[in-house]
Amino acid sequence: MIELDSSPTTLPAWQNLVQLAASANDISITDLFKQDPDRAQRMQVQHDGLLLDYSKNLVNPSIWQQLISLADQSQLKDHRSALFAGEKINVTEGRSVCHPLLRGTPAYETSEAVKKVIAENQNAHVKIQDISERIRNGEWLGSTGKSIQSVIHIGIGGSGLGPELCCQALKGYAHPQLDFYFISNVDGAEILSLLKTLDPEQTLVIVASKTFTTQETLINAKATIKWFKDRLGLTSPQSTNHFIGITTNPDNAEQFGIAAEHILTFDESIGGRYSLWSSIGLTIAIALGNDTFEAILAGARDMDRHFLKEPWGQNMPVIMALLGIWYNNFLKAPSLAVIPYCQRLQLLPAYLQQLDMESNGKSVRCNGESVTYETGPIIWGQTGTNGQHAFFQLLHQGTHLVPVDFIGTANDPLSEREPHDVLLNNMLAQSAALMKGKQDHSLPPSRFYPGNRPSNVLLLDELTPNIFGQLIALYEHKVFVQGSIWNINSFDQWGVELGKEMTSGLLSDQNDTTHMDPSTNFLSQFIKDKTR
Ligand SMILES: O=P(O)(O)OC[C@H]1O[C@H](O)[C@H](O)[C@@H](O)[C@@H]1O
Repeated sequence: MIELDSSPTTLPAWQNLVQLAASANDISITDLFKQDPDRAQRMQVQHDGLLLDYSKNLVNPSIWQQLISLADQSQLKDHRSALFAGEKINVTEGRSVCHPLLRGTPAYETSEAVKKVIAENQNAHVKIQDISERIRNGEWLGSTGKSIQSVIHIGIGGSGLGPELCCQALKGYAHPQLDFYFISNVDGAEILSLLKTLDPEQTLVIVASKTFTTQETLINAKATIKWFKDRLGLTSPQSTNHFIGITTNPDNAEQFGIAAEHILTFDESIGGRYSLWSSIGLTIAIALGNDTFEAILAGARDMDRHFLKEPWGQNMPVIMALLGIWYNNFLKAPSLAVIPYCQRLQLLPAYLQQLDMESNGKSVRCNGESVTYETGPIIWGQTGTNGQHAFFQLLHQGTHLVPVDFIGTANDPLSEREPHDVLLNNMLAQSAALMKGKQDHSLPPSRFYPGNRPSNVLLLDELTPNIFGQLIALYEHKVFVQGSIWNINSFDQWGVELGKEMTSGLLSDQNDTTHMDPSTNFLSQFIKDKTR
């Protein structure tokens, strides 16, 4: 049974960590390596093609021991069991959190509700396989009898980022003849300029929205409906083979006009930012093949098993979560930079922003009481080496302590050895330089590098579908562990609702915004005067 009231600050390990943090300025990572010649060997974990090196952190053995105790003293173990048993741990919405069950990870106990989710998911996968194969082999025909050439995936947040990230990351596995486009923002310039380049006879639109009410997604979908009407003379294009809907709310999709047999569903217990494993993954299966989609799911399942069975000190998501808590709560470093040295992972920082910040950007505990400690960190980053030429100045010499996750691949079959070695050695050099610094007092102060700046290195054997699936599930569980120790609900997102409400209010009151605050009223009037 999960205890909703408890605050982690009352745990003995938390209090010990407060004490240890008071003298943390004395810690030197390079000295820790000198004191313990086995540190590099000891502070690494390997799992199925994935290596986490966490030796270059501002953590000595006493701190590490207390961090492990923090995991022990918290409700993590029970909470993890509750997650995998499909219990209703999303307390504010009264929902289970079933995304791990979508990748075939067996549930601890199979309640009727969990059985329903698993059965619905199995049906969805039969549909995904059937539809993706028909599109890939040219049997799925548009209204004029032509096969599909271009797929537009319309969806935002969790209904867009996951499929787009997968399709980019694993583009080496992509169908050679099909083209994929991802539209999320309600920026007419994007969708309209894309449509000008496409042939409607050979275009399929996938409208992905958990709720099927999202303003951006429905407006973009309407733009494509109009395009089909204008170009092909169809009266209801959305009910033809040119449209597929993916949602937890099939009634809304049907009201929008999508044919019932073209609607794929998933259960409401699957959060948007955790939904790429569900029917939302249809686009992944079309682009990369159903076998590749299954391999991504299998990778995530491997990571689920690792998370379930390894002791905390050998458990990758737990290790990463505890280090994050050390920096965020005790060393007051509020952000984490994620820097993949792989251009195909360029969307990963954005994906992890939603995963982490929407999950753990909370100020109340599960019982509704305000927290008195920091919760979710600010996630940011971009690929290396590009970031080196932008914000690494701040990482090396700025006044903020910014822990970094470096992510690289030992091998890249899409590249050649020379550029790949340059890429990888840049990553290793940056991680080493942040730790070591350069303290040469004969040089001007502007050339002084303080060093002692921490980082993790996650090294993937290769960016295969399996390892990609592991990587995403690794971060999901890391976020879960942190939310669990902070005792917050990582599975709702009420914070995004107010802005949506106010947008609707502004759109409906366009002629009179005087009831708004003076700044908004002024801006609104100013825009009106400018509008041509
Ligand atoms: O999938 P949808 O219902 O269209 O929602 C799309 C996105 O919008 C919301 O504002 C939430 O913040 C996200 O969690 C969600 O992924």
